[in-house]
Amino acid sequence: MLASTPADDFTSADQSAIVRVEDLRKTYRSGWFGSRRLPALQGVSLEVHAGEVFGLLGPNGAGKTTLIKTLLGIIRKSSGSATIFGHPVGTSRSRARIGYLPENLRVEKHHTARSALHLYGRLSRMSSEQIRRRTDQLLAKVGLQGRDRETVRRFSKGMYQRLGLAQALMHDPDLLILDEPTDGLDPVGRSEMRELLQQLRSEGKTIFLNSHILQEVEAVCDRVAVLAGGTLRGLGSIEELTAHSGQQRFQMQVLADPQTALAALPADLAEHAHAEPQDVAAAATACRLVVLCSEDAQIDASVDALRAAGLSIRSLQLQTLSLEDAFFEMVGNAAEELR
Ligand SMILES: Nc1ncnc2c1ncn2[C@@H]1O[C@H](COP(=O)(O)OP(=O)(O)OP(=O)(O)O)[C@@H](O)[C@H]1O
Repeated sequence: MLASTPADDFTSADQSAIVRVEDLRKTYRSGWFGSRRLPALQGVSLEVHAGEVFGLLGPNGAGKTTLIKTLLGIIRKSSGSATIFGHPVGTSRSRARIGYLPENLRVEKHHTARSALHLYGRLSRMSSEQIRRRTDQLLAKVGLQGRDRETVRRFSKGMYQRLGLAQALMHDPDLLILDEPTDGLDPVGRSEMRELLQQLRSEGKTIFLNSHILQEVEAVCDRVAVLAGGTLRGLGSIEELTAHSGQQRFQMQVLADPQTALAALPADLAEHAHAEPQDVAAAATACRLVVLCSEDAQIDASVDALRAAGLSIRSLQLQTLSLEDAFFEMVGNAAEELR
């Protein structure tokens, strides 16, 4: 369970806000005498509540790493406020309760899982006895028991990431900040990591997850912040984000190649549509055409336009908006840079 928190440990009225960010701004300076300014965060405000898995989503250059590094106290904000457990970021009291798994954790190849955890325990000023007990617990938790005396050079990427999670948990932090924890993992590795995150959530840990894998965020996060160009474009549960725009999505099978089908749509709808080739029986050319719209009349308009262009529609289905649809709506052109 989450360690009980003394009431006076929070500076704010909302006891459940573990991370609080208000109007946070960060401008990088470069060039001669810092003459070039790059605003990476432009007034971001959000809260992460106790026990939730909070996802941070955004295309490349959105400001995600800048936000995480600010929370960890690695870089200094330009203005605004950011606190963790009520303590300003960068202070030893805020850092003490964070476990961090960086995007590219590097463990020296000669280490075993056990010796690496020993080192991280030492860095957290734990006693040898505490380290031994905690190491045994964590190796079991992340499924590395029995492999703890092998050097990490023999580890798969999945084992390596699970070791990374164990090091983040070494000092039993209340808040975990995980930067792309499943990057480079195969489907099995991803699913193992997802199960571990769910287990940690059930133990009461608060998890701040930076991931560019939309499906993963959709599967594990209670709430999500969508960042693009240093500003927050959306914040809420998956249901809230997918419902926020009042958008719906419909899918058609059209007997035409993707370009022809897209070109036949009314211009305003083609902007929010995509198409991909589809195999159909017989020699016909077909595609799956997906269109986002905000009112039923637009479905009629699409059907009319496709028919007027002489194209046959084989099927039409209304679908629930996915996080991916909502994401692309929120970040607009910035999404083109999404990895
Ligand atoms: N040290 C720095 N000096 C100058 N500009 C920087 C620095 N670090 C980041 N930036 C710029 O700030 C903006 C935000 O970068 P940031 O790394 O926070 O984005 P990100 O969302 O993490 O992107 P990615 O998904 O590619 O890692 C980018 O335009 C980036 O080029």
